[in-house]
Amino acid sequence: MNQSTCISIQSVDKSFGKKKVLDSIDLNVQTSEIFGLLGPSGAGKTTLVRMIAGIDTPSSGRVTVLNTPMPDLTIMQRIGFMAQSDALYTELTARENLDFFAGIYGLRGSKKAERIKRVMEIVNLSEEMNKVVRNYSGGMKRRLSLAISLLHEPEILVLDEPTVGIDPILRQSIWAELEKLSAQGVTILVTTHVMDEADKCHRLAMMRDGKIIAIGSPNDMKEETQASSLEAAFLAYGGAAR
Ligand SMILES: Nc1ncnc2c1ncn2[C@@H]1O[C@H](COP(=O)(O)OP(=O)(O)OP(=O)(O)O)[C@@H](O)[C@H]1O
Repeated sequence: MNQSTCISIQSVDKSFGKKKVLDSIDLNVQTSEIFGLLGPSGAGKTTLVRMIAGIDTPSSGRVTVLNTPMPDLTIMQRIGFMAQSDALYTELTARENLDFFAGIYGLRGSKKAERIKRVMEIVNLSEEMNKVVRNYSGGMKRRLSLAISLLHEPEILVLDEPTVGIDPILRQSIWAELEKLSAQGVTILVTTHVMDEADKCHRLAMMRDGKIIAIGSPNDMKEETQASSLEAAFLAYGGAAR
């Protein structure tokens, strides 16, 4: 692992019962990189990011984050994790949800107020702060989950399909924010099905059936396969049509 490696996955396998869902995964994500995991449903993306976030463990192999074997509670505090299904208290308002999670991360007083204001601006929900989350749309809940993952200014963001259900304009502005965070040194790992989102990643791992079928920058992948789009490159590497 070199000095700027932030996340290292070495020979990781994962089985649920007899079913092997991750098979010999090797992957390094560099500090400050926006790294994408792209692949069809069931490829193993969520299983892999859960290990990086420290909430699941491999059957064999090593997952190391910030030079520390995972899971590790101290490192987990330095990660912002946005799961695929929203973990929100739907009977509370957005502000009450943010307040609760900010408390878990040890934010207090004016710093807490400032962070709550800022993350809600990022996801364009400032006007909806006092609404009960039960009355939020699916896309609004996704945005609130993203806001929560950003609250404690984590050095690493692990985002599982962060923009599902979010309209294209807001999706653009969220990506602009991710690019800003990356320029400030935040490492971002994002899973996606969406090709134009994958195109925005600095590097990608294409996954299928628990295996990585290609790793590289979107441009390198397109050049290597002489494909005009990332979707065509994915198919050329042996990905399934979706
Ligand atoms: N707890 C579990 N028990 C049994 N099988 C599981 C479990 N979690 C995941 N799987 C299986 O592992 C495989 C990979 O699932 P995973 O959710 O990681 O894929 P994914 O690429 O994230 O898919 P999606 O894009 O639909 O979220 C699937 O076949 C899934 O059914």
